[in-house]
Amino acid sequence: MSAQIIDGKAISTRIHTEVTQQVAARKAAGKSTPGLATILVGDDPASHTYVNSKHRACEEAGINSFGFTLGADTSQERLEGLIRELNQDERVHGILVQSPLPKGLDEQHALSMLSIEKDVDGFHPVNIGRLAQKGPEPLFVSCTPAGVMVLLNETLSSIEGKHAVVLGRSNIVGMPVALLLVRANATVTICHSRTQDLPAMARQADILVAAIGRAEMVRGDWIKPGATVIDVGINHVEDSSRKKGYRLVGDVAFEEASEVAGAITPVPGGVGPMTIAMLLRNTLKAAEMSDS
Ligand SMILES: Nc1nc(=O)c2c([nH]1)NC[C@@H]1CN(c3ccc(C(=O)N[C@@H](CCC(=O)O)C(=O)O)cc3)C=[N+]21
Repeated sequence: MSAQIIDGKAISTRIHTEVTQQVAARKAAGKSTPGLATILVGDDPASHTYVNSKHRACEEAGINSFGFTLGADTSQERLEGLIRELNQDERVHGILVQSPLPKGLDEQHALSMLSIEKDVDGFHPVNIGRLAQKGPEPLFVSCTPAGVMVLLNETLSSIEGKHAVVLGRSNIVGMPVALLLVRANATVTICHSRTQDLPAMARQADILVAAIGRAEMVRGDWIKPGATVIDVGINHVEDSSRKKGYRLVGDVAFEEASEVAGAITPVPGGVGPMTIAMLLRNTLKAAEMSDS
């Protein structure tokens, strides 16, 4: 094993600490306590776990959090009514609609109802559109993509001119990561399920971002020697030797890949913890924007 392991846990802990200090300083200066509202619809156990982690992280950072849990049968009107109330609520600086919503609800339409000043997940179409265009900057960048960029900036002295290959084109990861890499002056290739010869494309990458959602699909021989590999995948695979009956693996076959890569993120302990750290940072930013 030769690759440098990119320690997302350690980097995220540093960001938690920074946010915690800045929140304390705000409060000491008599400014408002940052507040995050989460909206969780339905009973997907993984979503409940993620939302609970976000509330815990807020609490540790001194950020208020307000959880709204709605039944799986919630109507679009009810969901959007709640969003409108939270848009008006002065205690709430950031609003997060946990994805995915149950079938039957129009996620894009719900997200378009968010006040863009409270869109700490960066999923409002205006914030995404600004990411894709020159002109006004997005107010918020989605947490997982922003976390990927922090990891790359911590690992590489420069992104400019590098060839980045993004595997996956989802709204929440692949597309925004590709746009951020373009903004950082990388040369970007976006690959997806219809790409011909995925391994050959991946092998051209100086920076390889895997966000496909298929356990250990990226093999060691897909990786250019010395490349920086960011694994966004979180896949549960059965493992009877574990207490929980499963273990988490990424989209990259870690052992093989770490023989070839220059640097690589582990799963867990890579991108995952960065997501929550960036959410705290965005919530603090939302509160700061509401000061003026
Ligand atoms: N509106 C919205 N915003 C999100 O930010 C959002 C979402 N919907 N839907 C689901 C995904 C998933 N997500 C994760 C957050 C933290 C970890 C995390 O901390 N993972 C740790 C530990 C994982 C574990 O041990 O279970 C790790 O990878 O090391 C992972 C995944 C946020 N998401």
